[in-house]
Amino acid sequence: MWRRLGFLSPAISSSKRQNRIPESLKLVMLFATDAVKDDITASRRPFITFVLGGPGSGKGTQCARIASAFGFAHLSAGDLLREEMSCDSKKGKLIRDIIMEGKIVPSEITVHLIKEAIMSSSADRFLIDGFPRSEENRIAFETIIGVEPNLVLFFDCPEEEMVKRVLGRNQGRIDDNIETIKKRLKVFEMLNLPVINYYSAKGKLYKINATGTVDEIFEKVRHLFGSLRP
Ligand SMILES: Nc1ncnc2c1ncn2[C@@H]1O[C@H](COP(=O)(O)OP(=O)(O)O)[C@@H](O)[C@H]1O
Ligand SMILES: Nc1ccn([C@@H]2O[C@H](COP(=O)(O)OP(=O)(O)O)[C@@H](O)[C@H]2O)c(=O)n1
Ligand SMILES: [Mg+2]
Repeated sequence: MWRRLGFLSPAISSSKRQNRIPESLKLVMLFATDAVKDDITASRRPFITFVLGGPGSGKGTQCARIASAFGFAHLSAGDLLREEMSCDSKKGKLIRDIIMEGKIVPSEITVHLIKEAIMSSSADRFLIDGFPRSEENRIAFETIIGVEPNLVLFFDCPEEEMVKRVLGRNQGRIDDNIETIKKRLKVFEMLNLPVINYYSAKGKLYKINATGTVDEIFEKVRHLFGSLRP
C-alpha cells in the first residue's frame, strides 16, 4: 500500500456551489451494496489517482507519461465514453448527444465503465483521467466502487492556452470545436471546480501549473510520483 501524502499543496478557494443528486443516481446508490463494492476491493485495494483539469490542460498527455514511467494503468473516462458512444445503441446516442453539448454523462454510465475497466485489469495502480467531473460523479464513484482516491492531480491551465491546445488537437473529436469548447469551459468551472475544492480541503489535491512544455510539466509530475513509495 502506498504511503498517504502529507505534503500536497492545498490552496484553492472554497466554492459554495452544490450539485443536486438526481433520483436515478440515488436509486443506484441505494442498491450499491457491500457485495457489489467487494467486487473490486475484496481481494485488493489498488492505488487510485484521479487526474483533473480543464479541457486541453494536458491530462491525457501527462497520464501517458506517468503510466509508462511509473507503471500505472491509464483509464480515460472520455475514451471509455467515446468507445461506448460508437456503439449503435440508445445509450451510445445518448452519450454522443451529451458529449456534443459539452455536458456530463449520467454518473451511473461512467462509473460502470470505469468499474469494468478496473475489474478487467490486474494493475495495482490506476490513473483515472477526466473523472470525477462533478460532485455527482464523485459521490457515485465512492458509493458504487466504495473507495476514495489516494491522490488527486489537478493540471491548472489558463483558459486561453486550453482553447489553443484543444483547437490544435486534431483527433477528429466531435467536441473539439469552439462552440462546444466554450460550453465545456463553463461546465468545468461550474461542476468540476467544486470537486477540486473538495479534495483540496481533504488534503488530497496536488496542483500543478500546466503551462510550459510537456517535458517541463512532466518534471514536476515526476518529482511527485518519484516521492511516493509502494
Ligand atoms: N504542455 C503542452 N504544451 C503544448 N501542447 C500540449 C501540452 N500538453 C498537451 N498538449 C497538446 O494539447 C492537446 C490537448 O492535450 P491533452 O493531453 O489531450 O489534454 P486533455 O486530456 O486535458 O484534454 C493535445 O494536442 C496535446 O498534444
Ligand atoms: N467523467 C466524465 C468524463 C468525460 N465526460 C464527457 O466526455 C467529454 C470529453 O471528456 P475528455 O476527458 O475526453 O475531454 P478532455 O478534457 O480530455 O478534453 C466531456 O466534455 C464530457 O462530455 C463525462 O461526461 N464525464
Ligand atoms: Mg483528455
